[in-house]
Amino acid sequence: MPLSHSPAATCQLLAPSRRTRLPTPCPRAGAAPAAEAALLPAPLRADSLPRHVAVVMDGNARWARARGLPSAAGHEAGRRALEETVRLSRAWGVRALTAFAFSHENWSRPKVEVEFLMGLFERVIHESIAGFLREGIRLRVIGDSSRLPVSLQKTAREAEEATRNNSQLDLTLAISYSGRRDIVQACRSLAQKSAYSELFFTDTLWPDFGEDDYLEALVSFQSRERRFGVRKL
Ligand SMILES: CC(C)=CCC/C(C)=C/CC/C(C)=C/COP(=O)(O)OP(=O)(O)O
Repeated sequence: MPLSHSPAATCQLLAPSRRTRLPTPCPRAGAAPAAEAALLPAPLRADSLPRHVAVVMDGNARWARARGLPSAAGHEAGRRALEETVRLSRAWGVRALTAFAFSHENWSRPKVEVEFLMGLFERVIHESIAGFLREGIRLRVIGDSSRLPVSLQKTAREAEEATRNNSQLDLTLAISYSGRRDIVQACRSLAQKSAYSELFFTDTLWPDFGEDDYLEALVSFQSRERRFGVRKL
């Protein structure tokens, strides 16, 4: 990941790793459906869930190294952590999840690792389509697609097309994304929509990111006094 020297794991777009980005609170839009709200673990509240959560999946290599495993094993474990985060997002009523998977800078990794990751992305997307259809998950793949292998581009397009009418969860995978460009885009978007983000930092390596970590991030989000940049008198 762009800032993989950092010791931590999740989220964000505007800042270095170790961050969980919890953007755009939107109580009504983000509220879990009534039937699912009952499944929310305490102390999570359905009335002020973030509408959109973004995660930077940092820490795969460190996770693998700590176990004497190749980095590929860390990426496979990262895949499982992502699948669990998708499942929890849907179950808890988070409407949009963006996962930053592969940055522009990651292209300079060893060829064998880049090829492994491209193959993994293609395999995961292909294998997930049936589940996405079953669970009502809409997939989008963003980033500089022109640099991706043609077969991955094709698989991504097919998955996007197949899931385009799903509405339970918007899942966005950022592959070949540019941190710098994202910052500019986010600033423009913030200026236009008065949107607001909260960041959450965790030391958990992405493959270990599970329900407790996600819950901690969301509860932290809900416990913050949100002023949207305005000072209260
Ligand atoms: C379809 C899909 C998105 C699959 C999920 C697989 C997955 C989690 C990919 C992320 C790849 C990646 C470059 C992670 C950063 O960890 P790192 O290697 O930089 O680890 P480090 O921070 O310890 O150096």
